[in-house]
Amino acid sequence: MKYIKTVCTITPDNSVNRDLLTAALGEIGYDSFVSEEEVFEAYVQSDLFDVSLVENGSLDFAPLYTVETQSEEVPDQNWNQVWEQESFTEMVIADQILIRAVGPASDSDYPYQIEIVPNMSFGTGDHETTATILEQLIALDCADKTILDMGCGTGILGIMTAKRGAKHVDAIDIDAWCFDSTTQNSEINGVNQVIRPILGDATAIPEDALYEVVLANIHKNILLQDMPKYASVQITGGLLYMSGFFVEDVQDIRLKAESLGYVYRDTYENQGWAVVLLEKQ
Ligand SMILES: C[S@@+](CC[C@H](N)C(=O)[O-])C[C@H]1O[C@@H](n2cnc3c(N)ncnc32)[C@H](O)[C@@H]1O
Repeated sequence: MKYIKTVCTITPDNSVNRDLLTAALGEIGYDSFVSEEEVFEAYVQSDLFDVSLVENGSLDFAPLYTVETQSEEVPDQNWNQVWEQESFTEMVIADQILIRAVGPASDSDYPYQIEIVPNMSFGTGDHETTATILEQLIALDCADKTILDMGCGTGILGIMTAKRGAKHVDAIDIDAWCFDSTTQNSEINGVNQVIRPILGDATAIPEDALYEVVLANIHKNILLQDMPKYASVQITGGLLYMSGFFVEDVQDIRLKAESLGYVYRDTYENQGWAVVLLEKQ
């Protein structure tokens, strides 16, 4: 599958505007981002790319910022190399989880180590949403639990629950790269007996499934649309963690969840991004 790289010049360029632009690009199919120093690049599968949605000020967000773009097709292999070699080495979450690119083990005694080959997939832990959910998983009782990781990306969240003792994880993503990435990462981390990667959207959730924990780090519109499906496969007392939206979107997410029989438990904030925790009644 071919990808389009869109290089964005944001004026003014700051982290808030980059986050807003990331969310806007996510709405139109972009699934991977490189945000470093002077660089902001976004990647979309070429069959989802619509030039009219990115050029001639289409991405401007008045009065906050304007965006100039340059888009080009990128061969898969080159893009993988860029991602794996230049963008990701290792990072630590809450002094407990070391996430690192595959290679020689570093000399560390963190309780959890996760090796990740990103393979054009989101989920190395460096995004606030991933990091915040991982922090919550450190203390979550996963032992013998059945878990759904919706929008699994690299599989990182499901892998963490498996390392915390989960019995079974369905890891679902709409993107074939993520399916492959989750398959590969599950094997590398020795949890492929626990994790079942599934390609698809919420309609791919197995009909007879029942989950104690659902993790869904996607984005607001998908969550609002698919939450009824999550509710239908979640046991009473089960927990639903959702992210991929901003703090100002929490109320909309909460109201929808409450209408489906969830009770609001908490919101965890990180740089304007939110993770909401709900419990099924
Ligand atoms: C923000 S990333 C999250 C990745 C990983 N779970 C993490 O927390 O880092 C969102 C993922 O959701 C996937 N996705 C987007 N729309 C989806 C849908 N309707 N159903 C399932 N997955 C979807 C994307 O391909 C992407 O891998």
